[in-house]
Amino acid sequence: MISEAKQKGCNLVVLPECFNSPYGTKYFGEYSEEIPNGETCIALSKAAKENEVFLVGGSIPEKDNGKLFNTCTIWNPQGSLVGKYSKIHLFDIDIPGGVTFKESDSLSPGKNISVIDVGACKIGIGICYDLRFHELATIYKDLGVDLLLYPGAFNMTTGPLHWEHLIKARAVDNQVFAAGICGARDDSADYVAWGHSVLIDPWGKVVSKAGAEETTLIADIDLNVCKAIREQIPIRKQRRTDLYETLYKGKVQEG
Ligand SMILES: O=C(O)CCC(=O)C(=O)O
Repeated sequence: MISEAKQKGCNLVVLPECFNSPYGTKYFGEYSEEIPNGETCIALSKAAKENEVFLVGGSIPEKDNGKLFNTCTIWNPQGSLVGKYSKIHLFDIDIPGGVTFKESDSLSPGKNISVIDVGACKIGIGICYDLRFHELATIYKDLGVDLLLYPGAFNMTTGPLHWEHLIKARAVDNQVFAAGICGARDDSADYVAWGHSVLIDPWGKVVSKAGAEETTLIADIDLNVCKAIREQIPIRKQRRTDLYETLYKGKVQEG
């Protein structure tokens, strides 16, 4: 699929969350690998190099010093590791009759972020549940990111309700492109992923969208769209950073 994407003109390819492992805390240990010497990283490096693409390797369960992380690796067209991001907000939720998941049963949270230059475009990475935390996206925006990438594995409860809204929110809030890259639907899996990968532009428009099935979405990112919206709706220059902290502290003291 990576070669096919290259043949169709792509220079950046992104895979979904935990693409080398079933998504479930009981599987992460067994499927975990060391970075960059595990077999998945070797395959990703080779695929990036052979196809001369930047490759964002969704995520894999990473084994590091006796701990497990949910980690994304980013490879350049020479096959070198140019970035690494471990999910900082672990997916611990409990919706009775819906979905219960506790990533922290087996994973540890990351502590760093990752900004990578892909030609003229700076990209920032979050993983799935990270989408719900606007602060992370804002940090990336402040660091000059134009494209937020969220490899994910939303589910059949929160997927239909929140997936696309959250990606649109992060794109519009920050005047950047944002993409959610979700594993395809497999009704026989323990955890059934929502699918519906989507790329949203800074206006909140859907640029390209998949269904539930396995597929490759191909789209152009036009950075002029970012430039235009930032001039036309100049929220980046209109933030009241002089007030936010005072207002916040005032409220916290009152309440
Ligand atoms: O936030 C959600 O509803 C889903 C998150 C998730 O599936 C994940 O973090 O892997």
